[in-house]
Amino acid sequence: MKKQRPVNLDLQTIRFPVTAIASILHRVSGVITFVAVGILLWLLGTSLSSPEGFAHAAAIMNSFFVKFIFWGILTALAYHVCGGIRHLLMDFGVIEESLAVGKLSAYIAIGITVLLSILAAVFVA
Ligand code: HEM
Repeated sequence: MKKQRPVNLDLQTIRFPVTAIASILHRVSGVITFVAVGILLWLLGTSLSSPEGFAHAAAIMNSFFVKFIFWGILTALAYHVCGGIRHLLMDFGVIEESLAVGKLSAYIAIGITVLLSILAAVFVA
């Protein structure tokens, strides 16, 4: 093996292909969704505990900051489901596991997520 192989650790010049971005986003959105489940279950529990609990949960949801977090959670979930369906379609052999189809399906998953994210913003506002 060559001892002096070219190494590029300058993150500003590294360009990720869309498939790499789709993969990283899928992991990040999975972790965000995992953390979100705890927050959302707590909010659901509070809202169902009593009429005062419901009013408290509704008051929490009124803040712009919380709405923004909620929009982020919905966007992460949307991407995770789109990316997940893309993975499952490839795993079950419905779509081809080639570079061209991988790139196209990554663009489609990201594109659908952008649309769902806009819908989520309208829903949350
Ligand atoms: C509460 C809901 C969910 C949580 C917390 C969650 C979380 C995660 C996490 C943390 C990973 C690992 C990502 C990685 O290490 O790269 C993962 C992978 C995966 N998730 Fe989810 N997920 C959820 C719902 C879903 C749904 C609804 C789908 C179906 C569309 C889905 C499809 C997948 C698939 C196919 C993988 C494997 C991807 C691979 O092979 O790299 N997930 N999920």
